[in-house]
Amino acid sequence: MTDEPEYDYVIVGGGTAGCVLAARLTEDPDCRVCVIEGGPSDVGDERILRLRNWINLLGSEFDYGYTTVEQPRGNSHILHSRARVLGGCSSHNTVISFLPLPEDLDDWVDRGCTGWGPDVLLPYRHRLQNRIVPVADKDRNPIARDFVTAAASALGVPVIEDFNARPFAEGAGFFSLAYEPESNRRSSASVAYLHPVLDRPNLTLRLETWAYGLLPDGDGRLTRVQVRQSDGTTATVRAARDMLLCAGAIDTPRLLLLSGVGPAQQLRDLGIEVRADVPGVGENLLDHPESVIVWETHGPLPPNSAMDSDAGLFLRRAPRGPRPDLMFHFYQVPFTVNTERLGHPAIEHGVCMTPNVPRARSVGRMWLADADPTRQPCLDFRYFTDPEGYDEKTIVDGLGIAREVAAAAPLRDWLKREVAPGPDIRTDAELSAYGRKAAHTVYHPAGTCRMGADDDPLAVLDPQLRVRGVSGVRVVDASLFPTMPTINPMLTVLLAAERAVDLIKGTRQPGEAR
Ligand SMILES: Cc1cc2nc3c(=O)[nH]c(=O)nc-3n(C[C@H](O)[C@H](O)[C@H](O)COP(=O)(O)OP(=O)(O)OC[C@H]3O[C@@H](n4cnc5c(N)ncnc54)[C@H](O)[C@@H]3O)c2cc1C
Repeated sequence: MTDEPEYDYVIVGGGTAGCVLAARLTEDPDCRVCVIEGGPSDVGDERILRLRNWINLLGSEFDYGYTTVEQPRGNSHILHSRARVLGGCSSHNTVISFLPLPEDLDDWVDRGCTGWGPDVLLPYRHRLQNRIVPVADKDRNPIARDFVTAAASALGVPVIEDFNARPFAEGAGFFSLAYEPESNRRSSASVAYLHPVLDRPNLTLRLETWAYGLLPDGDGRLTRVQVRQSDGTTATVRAARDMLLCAGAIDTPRLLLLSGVGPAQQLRDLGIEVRADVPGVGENLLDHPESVIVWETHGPLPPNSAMDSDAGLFLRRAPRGPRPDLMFHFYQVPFTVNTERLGHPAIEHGVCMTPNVPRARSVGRMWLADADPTRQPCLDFRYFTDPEGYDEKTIVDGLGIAREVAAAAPLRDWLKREVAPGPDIRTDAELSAYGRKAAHTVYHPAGTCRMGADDDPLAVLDPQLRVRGVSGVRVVDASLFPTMPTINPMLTVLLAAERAVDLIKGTRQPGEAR
């Protein structure tokens, strides 16, 4: 046991949140931190660093590529990409950067997450190290500009210059991205937080190293982690203070379940020794479901872009609530992986719109298929199963609204024909059937170790991010979300990680209740 390497903190997962923790905690030269990361480094790897290459990373060696159980009301063929590289999903995503809406965080407080309201979390935006800028003028493709103009005029909404300005308004516009326009380099969590500090002697990175179980120390704290190293050998690594789980919304609950922390009966059925009966581990699997509508264009499009999905739209449908309830990405490439499978034509030149459900009501769950740590867990997003049919209706509305935008000048002049679903698909029932079968994910799984009040039986974490029922373990990644924010969640993860640093260090923030 004495040859076990020991650090003050062990971070499992050098992803979006993990990079923030590693950089911040090693600011104190006396604090020794080890990051266990399943993937390789991104340093100097243009495949990762060049933002516009993101689409080629889907399904690549840098993608764990999770699948789902059958989705009777949705699409059973979605590949749930999760990054296997330093920086995690911030190293292969589209780095669209939205602050969470204050009302999204009010929802968290309502769920018993004291200290996570907008007054506490949003000020952390000033600490973010990522370079976040609006899509640069040179990257604004003419067809994306015309999408923005058409959406604004067809729907009577404003053109938005900065979606992060307050108050958050509905409207169409170019996104803000975490990138360097000059080089098209992403400003991922790894680039922004880790690259500048890689030479710190108190920071150890163990790359291509996979964590597959947590073990107790002599005091019963779950502060030892079993890992499989790149050469196939196994080892254990110990945290003198806390074990910080940052493996993401699929792999963090997976690791807890493999370690005997989860719903007791489920674990017993798999022959896993129960260390703590925590019924919420793996429950509350959230996502942003989307669908797609595709047009062929009259010819090839001008080539410039930041990452081929640079603009979008947020809309409030009636009854008009305080937050948008429909969101679109506009792609200046045809994203036809799901439509071709359904028999719609492949096209050389085209665009698409992908309406999504910002606060989907269908909630899923994940669980282990068996006790084998190498076996992928089972994911059931339960897409489009909410009893009110709200998610389904949002997609139907979205497809109809997309057609209104496409019919408006100046966008309409670019478009030759709608290829999916095609003009014959018109009724709500037809649009629903198509929209659900062609559905995709916006790649935002979250919520599987949700934070919540003491009396919430499915809350896995307390508001200090400590795992209930065990000691020595905190979770800091998208699995902590009690509810899904309206917007793409990367900045929410980064803000939560910055906040977690203060919780771990015991620092109180302005605005935080005593
Ligand atoms: C294709 C794609 C596009 C996206 N686009 C956007 C966008 O434009 N804007 C936005 O806001 N959000 C976007 N997202 C979502 C956003 O990137 C994620 O929600 C966020 O990055 C998740 O951060 P995380 O820290 O929870 O997990 P991750 O960033 O996934 O980090 C988890 C890390 O843990 C490592 N790991 C996992 N298990 C283990 C283990 N057992 N042992 C060791 N290491 C392990 C992984 O290799 C990974 O590095 C996108 C996601 C994807 C996949």
